[in-house]
Amino acid sequence: MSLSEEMIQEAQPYLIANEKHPFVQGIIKGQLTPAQLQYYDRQDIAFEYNEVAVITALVNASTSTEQALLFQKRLTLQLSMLKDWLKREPADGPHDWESLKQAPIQPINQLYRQHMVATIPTHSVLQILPSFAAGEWMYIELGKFMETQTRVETEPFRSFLTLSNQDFLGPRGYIQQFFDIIDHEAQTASTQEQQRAKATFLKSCLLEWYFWDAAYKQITWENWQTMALKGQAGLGL
Ligand SMILES: Cc1ncc(CO)c(N)n1
Repeated sequence: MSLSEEMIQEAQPYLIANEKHPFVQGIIKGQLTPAQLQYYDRQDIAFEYNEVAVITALVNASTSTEQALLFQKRLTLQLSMLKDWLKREPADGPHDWESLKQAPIQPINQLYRQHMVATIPTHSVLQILPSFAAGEWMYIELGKFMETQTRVETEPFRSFLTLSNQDFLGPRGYIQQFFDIIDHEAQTASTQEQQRAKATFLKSCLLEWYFWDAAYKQITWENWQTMALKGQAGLGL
C-alpha cells in the first residue's frame, strides 16, 4: 500500500466524525444560526489566506519544475477563490480586506494554522504537502457525502460543501496529483519521515473536526478568557 493510500485509509474514522459533526449536519438541515455561519466565514477566509503561505512554501520546496508549476496553478486558484469570496457581502456586515485583516484569529484556527506553517521550515514537500492536502481531501470527501444526503436547498446552506469546481476532482484533479506527489517523494524518504508525514495528515483531519466544532460553539479567546478567569471548567474542548 502506498503512503497516500495509508493516509486515506487511516483518515476514514476522521472523515466519518466530520460527517457526523453537528455543524456539518446543520448545513444539511439548514439549522445553523447567523452567528455560527458568520464565525465560520470569518475564520475560514483567514484560514485560507494562511494556506497561501503554505502553498507558496510548496512552490519553493518543489523537487521538479512540474511540481512547482502545479503548486503555482493551485496558488492562483486559491487567490481567485478568495477574491470571489471577498466580493460576496453577507447580510450581517461587509467582509472587505481591511476588516478581514483585523478579524482576530480564534484559538482552534490558530492551532490549525500553526500546525500547517510549522511544516514550512522542513523545506520538504513530503512534510509540507500533507498538512494542506488533508483539508482539501476532507472537503472533497465531505462534498461527496453531501451528494448522498437530502439537504436544504436554500442559501447559504446550498452552496456549502458543494463540489462545484471540477479542477479538484478526477485522476488529473489537484487532490490526486497531490497524493501522487506524496507517493513519489515517499520513495526516497526514510520510514520515519514517511510516518511523520502521515501523522501530519491525520492531525490536519482531526483539526478539521475541531474547526467545525469551534464554529458550532463559537469558541473565542474572549470566552476562553472569561471561563478561565471565572475559575470555571473549560468550554467543552
Ligand atoms: C478549515 C478548512 N479546511 C479546508 C478547507 C478547504 O480548502 C477550508 N476551506 N477550510
